[in-house]
Amino acid sequence: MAIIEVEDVARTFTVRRKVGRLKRERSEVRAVDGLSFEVAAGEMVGYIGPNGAGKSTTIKMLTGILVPSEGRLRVAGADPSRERVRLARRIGVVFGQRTTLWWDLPLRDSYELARRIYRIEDARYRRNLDRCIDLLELGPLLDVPVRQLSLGQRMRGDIAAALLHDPDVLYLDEPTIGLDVVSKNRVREFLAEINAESGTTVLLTTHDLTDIERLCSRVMVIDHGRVVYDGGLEGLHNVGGSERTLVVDLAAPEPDPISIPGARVVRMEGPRQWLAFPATDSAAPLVAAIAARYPLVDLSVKEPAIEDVIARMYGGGTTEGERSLEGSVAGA
Ligand SMILES: Nc1ncnc2c1ncn2[C@@H]1O[C@H](COP(=O)(O)OP(=O)(O)OP(=O)(O)O)[C@@H](O)[C@H]1O
Repeated sequence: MAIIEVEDVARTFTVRRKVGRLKRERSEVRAVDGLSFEVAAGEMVGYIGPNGAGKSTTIKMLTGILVPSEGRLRVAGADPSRERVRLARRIGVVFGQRTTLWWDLPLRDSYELARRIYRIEDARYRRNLDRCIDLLELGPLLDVPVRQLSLGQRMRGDIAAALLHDPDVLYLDEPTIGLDVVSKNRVREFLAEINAESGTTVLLTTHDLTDIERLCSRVMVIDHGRVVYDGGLEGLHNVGGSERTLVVDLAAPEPDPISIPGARVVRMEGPRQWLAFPATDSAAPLVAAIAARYPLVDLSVKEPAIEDVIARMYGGGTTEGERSLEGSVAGA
């Protein structure tokens, strides 16, 4: 059953631009434009796209902070902007760039305030807080004022605050931004556990594709305010026209790039050559063709990096292979 429904939603902003010294011109930005998707209860969906694609605007509309200019939104059966107060009990939000905690208060007091605002009954509050303290290792931080916490500690504190009232839907806007690898992993493990244990629906916006790889079986790519891809991570490779790489170790360095149909050399280093070929093609005929003409020692196939796939989708992105070619064959 769909817990988030977005149907033909558009959101327009009017912006005023200075033209010359005195004149100002009004223009319209369509931040979201004909957006439609559904998220089923319990799903964990990655929501990604380039800067300015409309991700934050979508989340703000789903929380009720922004009213859509056109279209229909439902979250847990409610219209977010019209039933904002009722919906607040059903959703949790974490904006990585801002905190919802009280800057001068210790974490513990921020949580106590959340308990009162949401009128969370004692047993439930205790259970949820204990779970967050345990999984997010918040114990030693509870009495520290929020302004004294590191970014990673503050983020863990924010995530806990968003979950104390047991929301059905959790929106995460860049929850790992600026965190070190250890903190990122801790946050990811926690989110996976919350989703698995409580069935919390999660909509995750991030620029760190490892978040998506680790957490989401479904990813929506948004560009210019519209969904341009909706499916599994593997399927992105087909849409993005991405390439796999065959890494070939020859018995001795060859003076020229290996020449076989269906693949092209993107990098050469001593006896090793890297050949790019369409991710949807099989590597077997290429391996056979190389083995028939060159003395082979070893080979392996490298899957495309998801960053490269996305860069191709957005257009104008160079792949790792292409960058390597610039630095090796072209520079040789
Ligand atoms: N309050 C606003 N007034 C005017 N324009 C806005 C406003 N909010 C967003 N926009 C514009 O709408 C478009 C989408 O912005 P949005 O913040 O939703 O993108 P985003 O995908 O979240 O980008 P980022 O990854 O950079 O955070 C951008 O062109 C942005 O400049």
